[in-house]
Amino acid sequence: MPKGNFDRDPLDDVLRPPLDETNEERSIRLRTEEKAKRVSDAIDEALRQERQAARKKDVVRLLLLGQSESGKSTTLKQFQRLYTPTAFREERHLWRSVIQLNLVRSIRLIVDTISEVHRSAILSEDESDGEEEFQLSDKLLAITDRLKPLRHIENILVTKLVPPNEAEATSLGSRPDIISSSQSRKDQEIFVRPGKGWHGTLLRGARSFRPTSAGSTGLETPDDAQCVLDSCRPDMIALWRNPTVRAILQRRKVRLEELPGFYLNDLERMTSLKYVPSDDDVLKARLKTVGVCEYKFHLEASAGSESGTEWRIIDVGGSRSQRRPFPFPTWAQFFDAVNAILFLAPISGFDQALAEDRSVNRLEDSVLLWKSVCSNKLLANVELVLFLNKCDLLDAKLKSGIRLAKYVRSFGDRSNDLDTATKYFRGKFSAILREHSPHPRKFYGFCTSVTDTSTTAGILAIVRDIVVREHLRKTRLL
Ligand SMILES: Nc1nc2c(ncn2[C@@H]2O[C@H](COP(=O)(O)OP(=O)(O)OP(=O)(O)O)[C@@H](O)[C@H]2O)c(=O)[nH]1
Ligand SMILES: [Mg+2]
Repeated sequence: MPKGNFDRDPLDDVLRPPLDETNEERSIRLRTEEKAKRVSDAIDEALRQERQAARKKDVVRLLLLGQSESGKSTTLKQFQRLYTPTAFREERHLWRSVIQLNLVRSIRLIVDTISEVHRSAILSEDESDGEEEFQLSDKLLAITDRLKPLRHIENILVTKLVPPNEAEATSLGSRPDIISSSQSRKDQEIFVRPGKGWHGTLLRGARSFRPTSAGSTGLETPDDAQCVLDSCRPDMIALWRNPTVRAILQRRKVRLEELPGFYLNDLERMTSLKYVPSDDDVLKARLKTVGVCEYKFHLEASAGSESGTEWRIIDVGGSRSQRRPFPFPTWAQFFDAVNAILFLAPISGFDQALAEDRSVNRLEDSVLLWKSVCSNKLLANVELVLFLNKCDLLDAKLKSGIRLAKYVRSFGDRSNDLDTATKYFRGKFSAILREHSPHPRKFYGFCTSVTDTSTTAGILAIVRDIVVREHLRKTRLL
């Protein structure tokens, strides 16, 4: 093998000054090199400034805040549906496994409840402590028996969707007290975790929001879960329509329609082998967020005239464990980079406790969180937009006879209707902003149902204008 001189760098040979260089030649060479360096440094600096200016000028940042289940991720989906419709449509099928699991869990909740009633009826055959008055027909018991294999599908879906060894998982839905089995992996609420941690995600920059945990499914049409749902269709429909089932749920104050991920009124369509989620189905799907998602997009040309500006919407997990230490010091480091905060307060939760802490009322938690956002000095120059969300559920609750004044005593003897209630809440939330904001700030408050596509489109257009206006004001000040 020929030996070569591998110690010598061939570039050295080229760049090394000639050995016979005169003094005059040397000074000319040094001047030329210095000039070249100055030009190169100037180009580098210009590029740096350009990059910085681009960051400041053409990037609009909107941060979504609010307690868990307040509707942050749903609002993000609405932005996607409206402003990047092609991408939203392409991702619809990815949600099918999440929707299947939401659906199967609603059925399990009913089956577990019926089984519990049946068990307690057998245990206290001679006593009549109220619940035994429900006559569970053989037909109904046979239906619940036939639906028990759905548990298997639930386990398969959970395994598919929930990463193993995850600590951050809450109980199923808002009524963990009904779940008879002890807390286990199958009772976990499914969630999306973007990247390894929110710092990393945010600092690394853009990350397209996808239901990553649902990402590998859906394309295979139909999948196993859908085949089982198809075969269980008659029993699921019979179960949900059964008057005894409805009476038991009512007696136990289980209002399934108000729980996230409720699809039982659409069983016929959703159990079809050819089922593909509609826009509305995707908006209703419940997938808890853990960590921080930054969704980066340019408005598609078809979606509006401001295409070109880059938008970043930051969606955070809202459960208490995500806000610790209370309320949100760990989020503070990116507060100054945002143009506006969209705060969601689900006002239908006035009679509900937090899923993660049954001792805390949801409305009270929202009010405290809003107060800390309003008074936070780091956010003093950030526009705050408030969504009094889940107005559809609030309306249904008030119409069903639940009295707001029983839970919010200061509501007094006002009329128990949606209009009066939302006016009252608007007044309360705007007073908190007035009282606690470090400088006077305009109050932007909207009554919303962010799952509703028709009403939300107009409101998001107004929010877009507020955010853009604030962005222009900031860039003029720079
Ligand atoms: N009926 C109704 N349901 C809503 C509304 N807003 C959100 N939801 C549903 O409530 C559930 C929770 O909404 P998400 O958007 O996942 O809540 P989130 O604030 O992102 O919650 P975390 O990720 O846990 O912080 C979903 O199933 C939504 O479809 C609303 O205005 N009305
Ligand atoms: Mg979320």
